[in-house]
Amino acid sequence: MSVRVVARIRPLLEKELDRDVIVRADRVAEGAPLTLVKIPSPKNETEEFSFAFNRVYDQSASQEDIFTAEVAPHIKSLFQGLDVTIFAYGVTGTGKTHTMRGGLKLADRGVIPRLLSNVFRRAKKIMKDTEGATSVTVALSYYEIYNDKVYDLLEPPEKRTPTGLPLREKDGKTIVVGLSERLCQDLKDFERLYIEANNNRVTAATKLNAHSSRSHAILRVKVTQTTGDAVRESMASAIDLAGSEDNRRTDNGKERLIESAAINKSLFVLSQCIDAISRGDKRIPYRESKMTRILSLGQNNGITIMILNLAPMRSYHLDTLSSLNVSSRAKRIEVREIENEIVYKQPPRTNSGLGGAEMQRQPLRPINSVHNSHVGTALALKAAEKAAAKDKPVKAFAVYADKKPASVPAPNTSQPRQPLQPKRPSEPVETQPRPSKLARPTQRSLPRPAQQAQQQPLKPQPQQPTITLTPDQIEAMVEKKVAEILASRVAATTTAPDTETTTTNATQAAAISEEVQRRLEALEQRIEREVQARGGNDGRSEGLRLLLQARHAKERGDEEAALRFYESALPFFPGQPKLLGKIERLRAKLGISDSCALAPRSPAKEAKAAAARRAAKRGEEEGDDNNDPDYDGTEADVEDDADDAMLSPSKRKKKLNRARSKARLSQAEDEDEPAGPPSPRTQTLLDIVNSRDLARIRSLHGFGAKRAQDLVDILALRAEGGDEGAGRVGSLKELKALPGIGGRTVERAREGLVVTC
Ligand SMILES: Nc1ncnc2c1ncn2[C@@H]1O[C@H](COP(=O)(O)OP(=O)(O)OP(=O)(O)O)[C@@H](O)[C@H]1O
Repeated sequence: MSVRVVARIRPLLEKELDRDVIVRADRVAEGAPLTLVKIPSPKNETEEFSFAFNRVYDQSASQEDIFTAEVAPHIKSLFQGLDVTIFAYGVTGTGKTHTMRGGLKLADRGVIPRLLSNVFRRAKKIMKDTEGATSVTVALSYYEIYNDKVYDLLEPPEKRTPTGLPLREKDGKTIVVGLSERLCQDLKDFERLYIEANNNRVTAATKLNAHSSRSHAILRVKVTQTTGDAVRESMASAIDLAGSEDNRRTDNGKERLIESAAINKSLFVLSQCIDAISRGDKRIPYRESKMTRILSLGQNNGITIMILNLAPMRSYHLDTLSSLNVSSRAKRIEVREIENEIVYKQPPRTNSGLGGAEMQRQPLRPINSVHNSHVGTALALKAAEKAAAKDKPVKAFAVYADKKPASVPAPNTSQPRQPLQPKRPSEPVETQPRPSKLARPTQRSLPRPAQQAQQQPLKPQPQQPTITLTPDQIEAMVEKKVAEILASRVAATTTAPDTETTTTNATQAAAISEEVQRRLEALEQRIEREVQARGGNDGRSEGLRLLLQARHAKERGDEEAALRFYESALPFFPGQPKLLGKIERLRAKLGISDSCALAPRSPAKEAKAAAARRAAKRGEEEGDDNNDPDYDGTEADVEDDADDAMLSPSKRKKKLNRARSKARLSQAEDEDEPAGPPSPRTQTLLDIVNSRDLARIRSLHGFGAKRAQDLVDILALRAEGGDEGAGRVGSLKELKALPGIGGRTVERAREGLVVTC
């Protein structure tokens, strides 16, 4: 995927004074385009910070300038099957809505109406050029995410339920259940719907005594092109994000604090996703907030444009710096674009029990190179062979391979990749080898649709061959794959693998890496469920988790990672002096000036650090497995799990029973804690915990050294947070909600106590 990050500085509004302007656009050299934002240090006015973007627009930029340069070039790609996502990010009052929606006058119209106007125009042209052989439909959905709940903006506010619309996974995609979708014939149709929906947004916000800018507004435009049996679908998403300012500093009301926590969390996850994409991580934490999850950020094919809106005024100084920090990190994201494939209405795909005939998009696959797939999966295949040699195919299940069409030449793996050419003349040619931007031995390497149509007629997929593997073999592959993947990326840039072997194994490699990806997805879902079960919506607990990770990184001696974690935790503890002190000290130690975000590491260094991170994470997951917190105990969880589709009936049944018994246990747990004073056993447990005595906590049943140390650290951190009694745990429920603890651990510890009355 490709992410382009641009900044737009808005002009002064009435009553704003020239002398208060502190933000300016600049260029790296005379004659070069504007790509820098400069802003003085809040501590020392003579020192100036500089942030680089793909492009910077100053006060003179018009709505048309932005659209023509940043969005219009991608409309063609949208019709070629790429998804296009446009975010407006920034502090309240910096011009996000102006940029996205704009005013009523023609010249003032923002990105969204211009986008729709272009989409309708192109749709008409296609239908005309093909003399009706291709039909194009445009369907809209429009919703907002407020306090991490999803509300349909195409429906009147009276129809809203307190919990909002639920999300569900279907065919590897996240869908909003019950979200309406309206077909739109033309621009007038769109404008009518859009105005009505925006009124719904304002009315709903007023009812809650809130402001509509406290929610993220997401407009999705689905373009469906049908030619005979071939259907191509792509999606343009335009997002007006909630203000990114530090709301806790400006407004302390209870409702506003809840809003702030939700906004901070989703923006934080957004920045984490962007960071992860920029590092070339395989696993993007997109599931951790509803917004990134619905957009499948980092998973969706195509192009993402992030517009950072800035106000030039001094009164926005700190907030401007913080949003500059987040967005300039996003600029390092590499370019990789993949079209959605054409799907066929007839005949249905019968090859995969996992995707199903109604699957409309490409399944999720790792963005692997042939090199990577080869290196990673060669190990995996070895593991499979080894396991097969042990002759235990009893619980076998099938992994389906995507077969490459014969006419597509195998990617040339004997040549190192050339640096990508810039997408625009204004961009510098990339000279660094980019480890994660790699060709894959799947249909994604196919030429774009227009060329494809010339080269070969569209044909239904042939019946796919299968490779049979046992769950143990797959498990072994996942383990190996995770450990090897980054190292193989680096190796791929220096070693040319054996072309012949690669070609021979390409089909198997694709199938296996798909399976590996699915397993990683399942793991991610587990983690998410665990986080939710522990009150994952609480920004504070997320912050604590990050502080813990920072400490672990420090212990490993990875101070750069520690700094990243501390910085990531900062939005959850804004202005916390100790945390700021730690960040400052680490920055000084690492020789990083305040002006810049951490520089990207070299691929080798990054690979090493990421491997360590993953190993640590795997360790945590393994540790947690002892407590088996994978499911929150509902049958739906078990049935939803993608893995289950591949389990044998007896294993499925076992899993279901396990989940049922957990559900009973968790119900019992809840019942165990009546409203009155805690039982002697519970009180003893709480006393031990609140003693923060490592030895006593370690003596608790089910608490190992690491968990005990984490608990002590969390309580210490909470105490440092300063609230009265923040370092004490008052109830079992509170204890269970602490990051890294979990309900089953608490119950075990409690049950393991001998209480003498
Ligand atoms: N480029 C611009 N040219 C002229 N006026 C602008 C521009 N950008 C923003 N404004 C004006 O600045 C004010 C604030 O802009 P806007 O409401 O779009 O900010 P916002 O970031 O969307 O705020 P919120 O988060 O509260 O929705 C509006 O009056 C808008 O018309």
